[in-house]
Amino acid sequence: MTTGSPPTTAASAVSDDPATDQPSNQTSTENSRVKLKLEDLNWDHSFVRELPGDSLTDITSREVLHACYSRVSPSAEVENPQLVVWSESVADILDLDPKEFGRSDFPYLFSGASSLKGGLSYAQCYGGHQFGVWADQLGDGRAITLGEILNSKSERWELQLKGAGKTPYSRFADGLAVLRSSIREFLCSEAMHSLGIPTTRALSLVTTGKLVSRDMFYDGNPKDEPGAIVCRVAQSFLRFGSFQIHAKRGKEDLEIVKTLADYTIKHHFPHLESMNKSDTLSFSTGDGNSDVVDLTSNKYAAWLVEVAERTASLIAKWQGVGFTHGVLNTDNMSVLGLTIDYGPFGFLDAFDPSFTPNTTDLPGRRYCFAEQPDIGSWNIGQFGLALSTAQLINKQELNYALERYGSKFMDEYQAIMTKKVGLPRYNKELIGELLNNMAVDKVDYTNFFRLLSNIKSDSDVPDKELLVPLKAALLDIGRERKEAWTSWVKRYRAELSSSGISDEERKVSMNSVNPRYILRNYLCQSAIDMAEQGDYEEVRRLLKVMERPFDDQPGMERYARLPPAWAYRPGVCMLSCSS
Ligand SMILES: Nc1ncnc2c1ncn2[C@@H]1O[C@H](COP(=O)(O)OP(=O)(O)OP(=O)(O)O)[C@@H](O)[C@H]1O
Repeated sequence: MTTGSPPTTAASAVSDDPATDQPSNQTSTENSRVKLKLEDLNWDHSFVRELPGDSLTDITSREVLHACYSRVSPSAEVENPQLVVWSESVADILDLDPKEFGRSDFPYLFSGASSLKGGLSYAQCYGGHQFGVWADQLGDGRAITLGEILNSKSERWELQLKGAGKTPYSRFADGLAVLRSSIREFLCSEAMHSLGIPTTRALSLVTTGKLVSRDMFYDGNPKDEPGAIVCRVAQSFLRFGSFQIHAKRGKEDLEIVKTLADYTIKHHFPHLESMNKSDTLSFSTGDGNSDVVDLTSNKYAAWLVEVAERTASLIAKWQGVGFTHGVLNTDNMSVLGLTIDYGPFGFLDAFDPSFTPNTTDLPGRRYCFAEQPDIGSWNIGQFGLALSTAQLINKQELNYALERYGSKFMDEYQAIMTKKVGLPRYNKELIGELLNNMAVDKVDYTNFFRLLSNIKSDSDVPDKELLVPLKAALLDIGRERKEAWTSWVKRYRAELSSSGISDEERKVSMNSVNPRYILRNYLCQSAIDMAEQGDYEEVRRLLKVMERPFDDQPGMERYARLPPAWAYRPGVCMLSCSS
């Protein structure tokens, strides 16, 4: 199939289906190895097969003890479901033929109204610390895993429907999701992937054809919104809380922590089962002494260190693009180091370290942009405590993992910021002053760094013209601030001159890390407003733009614009978790 040509075969039978007119937006599937029909996917249900499950089958909300999952089937009510948007690049990793998106039964299969042949569905049991407080059992209250697929590269991919109905973990809620939050989750997971940031992916988004009641502002005025279901895809949806819940329950369940850790290492960290002796490491204990941790003697400690480093690396990447997750509870921390759960997330527009997109986080700003690195460490600490409660690691190993988290974060963050400014080495003062200036003048985080690559170092420029290349990002600065910026640009140009990198070379390199397009909340909101009227074109166009965030895309300049005034009304750039 030619990239972007509409899915055919069954699509011809459903010519009104949006799947037939999606623009050419996806990564080429031309060279993929295998193209399977849905019926031919290679299922393998290791989670259900190898881990203890719930002995009960009813879906009433309850405490599920001594189990990692409950078998449950999707049950969301569906009436004439429609395919809103889909990702051919996700189909590609599953070896799924993109023509399958055009099948008339696709929306039924991916809303859970019909069953996929070979699937074995379940909801996962997990707990979590929410806003720093242990919340006990949470679990998949509205996400239902359909099973795992082994692709032709022997990669394991889990398919999960979010918003597919109640499970024993639904507590007081309805098990459903609305179109608004589903569009945000679909677009942001694919946008993050294209930015090179580890994330859960999204295969498809379908409307259920049913309304769902939501009190978005918790003001006692619930509104009916269209229901929708995203099919999320990840190698695993295991979270820190998946381990914590069993450690917290103690005694009988401690063995489950070990079983689950063994399962995770076997399937997702197999290299840790065969380490060699050179993995013995020494580290400073912070009190002037040093200690030695032999990671080869304890695979669980080595695993914790890897989870810590993946998490550190993930959060460094978030800081690099200005992504603020918004709800970094331990149930939203992936053991694979993926971004998971796109709720009230937000990308920075104006640079503001205290920015939080989450209205429920406003008093303390626990999860604001600048706190994310420390919260990641706190969360690793909680995850490590669960492993230590199960006696899989000792205190020293946990401290070591935390130290590794810190050093990995600093290394990656400094490397990212160094690339963003196009210098060969990290310059703390220069970058610190820049961020300070940006915060004072509320400069747009994305557009500023993109413009910065226009600064030339190989020509003489009079002082009064130094800010010209940055003009579009510094329009609002007052006269008194011009001096601070001019002085910074002078120092920056001096650093560039001594770097030995040509202006052209630096521009290419900087543009490969400083995106032109990010998924600003107002862009999402425009697409949502249209989709709620039944027009899915903007969602699809936004996906297409966000799939090439580093490319200048002629004709798409409007997607790089700053938020318009209406974007500052409540509910657009500040969101609660009511999704
Ligand atoms: N409408 C709902 N019905 C049932 N459970 C829900 C609903 N919304 C959230 N939950 C559950 O509340 C808990 C915390 O909510 P959170 O907002 O983190 O979840 P989510 O967005 O549904 O989930 P995920 O982390 O799977 O993306 C989770 O256990 C989640 O399953």
